[in-house]
Amino acid sequence: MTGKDHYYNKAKQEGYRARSAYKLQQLDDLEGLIDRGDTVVDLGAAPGGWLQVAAERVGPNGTVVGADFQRIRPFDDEIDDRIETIRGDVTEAKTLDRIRRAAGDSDGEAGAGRGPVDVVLSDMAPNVTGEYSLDQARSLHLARTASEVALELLGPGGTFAAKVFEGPDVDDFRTDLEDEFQYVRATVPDATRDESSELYLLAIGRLTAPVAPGDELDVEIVDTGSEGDGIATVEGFRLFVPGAQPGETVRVRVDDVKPHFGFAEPIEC
Ligand SMILES: C[S@@+](CC[C@H](N)C(=O)[O-])C[C@H]1O[C@@H](n2cnc3c(N)ncnc32)[C@H](O)[C@@H]1O
Repeated sequence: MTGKDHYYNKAKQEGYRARSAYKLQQLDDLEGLIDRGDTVVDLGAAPGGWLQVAAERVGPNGTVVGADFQRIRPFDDEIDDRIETIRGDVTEAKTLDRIRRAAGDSDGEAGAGRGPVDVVLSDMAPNVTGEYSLDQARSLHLARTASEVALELLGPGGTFAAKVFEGPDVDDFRTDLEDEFQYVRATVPDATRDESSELYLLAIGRLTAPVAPGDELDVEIVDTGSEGDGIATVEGFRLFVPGAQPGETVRVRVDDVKPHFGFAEPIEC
C-alpha cells in the first residue's frame, strides 16, 4: 500500500464519500477558507466528499450549495439540511441561475447577488482523454469558468479555490486572479495522489473596491480613524489618508487596497 492509499481507507472508515474530502480539509487547514456560518458554493461536487467537509465546517448556521452533472445522493440527517444540490452543467447559464437562487440571491440576476456567497470552490475535472495538452486545456477552462462564477457571487473578502492541471497557461490564470484578490497561493495538498499533475489555486480576499493602487483622485475627508488618519469614502469604500483632517478636500494616490478599506497618500497638485 502506498502512503496515499491511506486516504482511501481513511475515507471509508470515517464515512466520507471520496478521498478528496481530505484535500479540502488540508486546503482549509492551510488557509482557513471556510468559517462557521458561511455560504459555500462547490462546483463539480459529486459524489459529495467536499460537501460533507464544507457542511461540517460551516456548522448548523451555514449553507452549502453543490452542483454537478451527476446526481448527488442525500446526506446523513445531521448535515443534509445545510446542503442543497443542483444537477447541471456549471458552464450553462440555467445551472448558474439555480446556483444563484440556492445561494440566496433572490432575483437571480448576474451581479445583483454580490455578497451572499463567502466561498466558491471548484474541484471540477474534465473526463481525461490521456492526451495531456487537451486535458490540461479543458481543466484550465473549467477553472476559469469557476472563477467567473466566483467573481460574480463573492462579496468583499470572499474566497475562491480551484483545481487545475499544471500547464503553461496556469501562470496567466494566477495573474488574473491576483488582480481580483488580496493574494493567491498555489498548493498541492498531501492527499493528492503522487502521480497527479493537479494543483489548487487559493485566491483569498476578494477585492471589490472602486479604486485600485496607483489611482489618483480628489477626496473629501469626512472622519478621523482611531490612529488619527483622515477617512474619505469613495462609493461607500473607506480610504485612510494619513495627515488629512475632516473637512479638507485632498488629492491622493491610492497605495494599497484591502477587501474592506484602502490606504492613500496625499499628493501635491
Ligand atoms: C474530482 S470530481 C469532484 C469530487 C468532489 N470534490 C468530492 O469530494 O466528492 C470532479 C467532478 O466535476 C464534475 N464536473 C466536471 N465538469 C463539470 C461541469 N461542466 N459541470 C458540472 N460538473 C462538472 C464531474 O462530474 C465530477 O463529478
